[in-house]
Amino acid sequence: MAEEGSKWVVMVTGRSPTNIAVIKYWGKRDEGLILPINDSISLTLDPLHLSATTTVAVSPSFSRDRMWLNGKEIPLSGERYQKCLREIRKRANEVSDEKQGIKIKKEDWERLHVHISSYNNFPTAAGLASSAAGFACLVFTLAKLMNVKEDLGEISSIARQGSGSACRSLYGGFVKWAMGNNADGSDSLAIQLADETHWTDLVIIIAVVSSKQKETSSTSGMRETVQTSALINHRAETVVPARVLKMEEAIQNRDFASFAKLACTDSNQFHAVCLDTSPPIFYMNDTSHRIINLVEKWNHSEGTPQVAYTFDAGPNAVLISPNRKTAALLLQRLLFQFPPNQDTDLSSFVVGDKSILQDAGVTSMKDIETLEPPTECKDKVPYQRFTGDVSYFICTRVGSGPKVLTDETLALLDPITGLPK
Ligand SMILES: Nc1ncnc2c1ncn2[C@@H]1O[C@H](COP(=O)(O)OP(=O)(O)OP(=O)(O)O)[C@@H](O)[C@H]1O
Ligand SMILES: C[C@@](O)(CCOP(=O)(O)OP(=O)(O)O)CC(=O)O
Repeated sequence: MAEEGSKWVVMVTGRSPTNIAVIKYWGKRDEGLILPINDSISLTLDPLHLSATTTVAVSPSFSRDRMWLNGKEIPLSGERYQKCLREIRKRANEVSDEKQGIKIKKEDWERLHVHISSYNNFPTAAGLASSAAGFACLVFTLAKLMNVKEDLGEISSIARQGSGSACRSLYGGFVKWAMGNNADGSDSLAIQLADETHWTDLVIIIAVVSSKQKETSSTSGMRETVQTSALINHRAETVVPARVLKMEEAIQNRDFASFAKLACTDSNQFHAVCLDTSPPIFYMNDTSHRIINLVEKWNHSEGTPQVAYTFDAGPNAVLISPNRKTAALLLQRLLFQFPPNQDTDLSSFVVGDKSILQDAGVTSMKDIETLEPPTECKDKVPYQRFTGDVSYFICTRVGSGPKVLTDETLALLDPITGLPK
């Protein structure tokens, strides 16, 4: 290793996507190791729209491990961060940086400290799975910095110990988290079912209903469910195993009708076990329920699913449509029922892949005002519009897994000081 007093800094920047489960993880059999009571399946979302970017740096001049999240220093003392750091350090190997003429020996990693800076390109702790993208990115990027040779499956089982759902963000496309059987958690890891090129027609629209932090975290919510719900065992032991097989088949065959039915039913059952928890946990709100009604009515009137919905531990809706045409029709319906407050501009109300707006024929706020009620509702109860109840929409798609960013200008730490830029 280059001499201690020298000022060298070696760093790596990575970017990891978030994911949305279509068969939910809810409940642990081991809290410490984060081992689930059932398998789960997710779609990885396009990192362009929802991802964490993390730079990790090592230098002999760092006196302790430090981390900054969205520009603010946060403590790394939490058990979840410590576990991820410890597990990656254990697997570290020799690293040579030829440009700087530095060699870090395997044994050096035990005493060298790291600086970590991470940034989410979407709201943190707002029910958009920032912890999934964040821990996946942290573990992936640290593994690159420390030249860890283990495969992505094993890396995913380390990310799992940061946050369960994070293990699924190690792969792009369609991913299963196999619950595993081993007591040490070594077989509880992510498996890619199909990559992001498998089913490219899917369009995902997220209705961000509330950006406030939620009352019950996923961690404590699922603990309370396991302790008090009479339904959770039936879900984990009987319902989910059969559903996982069917969902794998639906994904393999790109069978949207089955995919949508399974995703909606599973989301509803997850919220049902939350309600069956004592005291009951309410993650969805009136706006979430209105979105479910909108989709159910539309699907029913067409006789076949047009759109799938799924809700995590919060009120935000994730809506999945089979193609752009249906996504445009969905966006029209959503904008009709949930128009923005006055003075909102369209470019901040619909973000991500804005091209769906054109397909929906909406290019200005005026176009939203003049949208017609959807045909399936015309002759029924007078149609109400809920202005301002959705904060904004994110249009996105299924995307790729974590990547190293080689463009040095994207690094979040200064290459000389190792401090946030
Ligand atoms: N980029 C990141 N890098 C490392 N850790 C992160 C990152 N982003 C978020 N986290 C961690 O995740 C926590 C937020 O997780 P939390 O489960 O509360 O919210 P969420 O993941 O956004 O929502 P949900 O789990 O309901 O989808 C943060 O307090 C932080 O500890
Ligand atoms: C509803 C969910 O999003 C729950 C996610 O729970 P977390 O992964 O956030 O929980 P911890 O493992 O305790 O960190 C469903 C899912 O993503 O499968």
